[in-house]
Amino acid sequence: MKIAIIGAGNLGKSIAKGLITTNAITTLYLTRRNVDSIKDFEGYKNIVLTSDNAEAVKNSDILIFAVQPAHLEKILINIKPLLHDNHVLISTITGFSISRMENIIGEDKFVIRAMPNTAISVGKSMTCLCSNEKGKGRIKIAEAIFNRLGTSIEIPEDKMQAATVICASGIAFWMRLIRATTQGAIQLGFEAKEAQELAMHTCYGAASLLIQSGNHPEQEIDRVTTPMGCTIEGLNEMEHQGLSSSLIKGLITSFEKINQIKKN
Ligand SMILES: NC(=O)C1=CN([C@@H]2O[C@H](COP(=O)(O)OP(=O)(O)OC[C@H]3O[C@@H](n4cnc5c(N)ncnc54)[C@H](OP(=O)(O)O)[C@@H]3O)[C@@H](O)[C@H]2O)C=CC1
Ligand SMILES: O=C(O)[C@@H]1CCC=N1
Repeated sequence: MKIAIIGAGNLGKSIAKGLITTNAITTLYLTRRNVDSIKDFEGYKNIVLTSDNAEAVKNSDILIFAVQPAHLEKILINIKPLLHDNHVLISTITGFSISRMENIIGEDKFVIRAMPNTAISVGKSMTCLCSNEKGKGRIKIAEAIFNRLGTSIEIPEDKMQAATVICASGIAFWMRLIRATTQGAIQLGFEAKEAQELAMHTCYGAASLLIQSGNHPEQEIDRVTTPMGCTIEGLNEMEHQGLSSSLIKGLITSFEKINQIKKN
């Protein structure tokens, strides 16, 4: 696959790492204005680093956009004359609708929106996908790319903002929970590094249990909570302090912020 990532910042670089690790590319163009800051990618075979978006577009079939929302419009206007019938445009941009893209480049292009997360760099992204009418004919290509780099599902476009909160911002939310667990473990006597190991792998184990069994979290919780034991005591205290409630409120606040950004 001849892929270009337009905007090799935090997410763009994560996608690039995932693509390189999984050997998913024939050529990979990485663009940004300050090319110096992607020098880490120099020396890889078939990877071109450039600040010239036009060069990347001309030499690629799949264009993955990972710039900040404020930059996309101008980039699309600039590359529009270079787009051909086979280009597949995949936008990871938060809050930038398909219809807004079509208003710039036309409805006759394959347009897909993808909402991955930074775990794509290690092949573990949960990615949500949707497309325009024409893009339905190429959604399988996007699925093939993102399934190599984790798991993907197709959703209606009106759920993309919610998917951003749960999957993309979700990485930060889960990191904070892992950090809090680490701090608790340190307070209980573990060295910092060891504490983080315990927190990370227990988190990984919990997620793996659900993924492999298909069970509801409460079924697994029931297996752990001994009557009058320490687990239920801890869980109930966490809920008295508002654990579930604060998480849900955080997710809703994050969602409201996206809708606010979208209006501006
Ligand atoms: N970070 C994340 O976890 C996720 C982000 N997203 C979305 O992905 C997008 C990128 O986010 P993120 O990676 O965090 O942002 P960053 O700011 O880290 O990356 C965006 C990059 O775009 C580059 N850029 C700006 N203008 C141009 C241009 N004209 N041509 C080429 N490159 C350009 C910038 O580099 P330079 O200044 O050198 O040009 C910058 O590195 C956003 O729209 C965000 O909503 C979606 C899911 C997850
Ligand atoms: O924080 C943000 O706005 C972007 C979108 C999801 C992840 N980063």
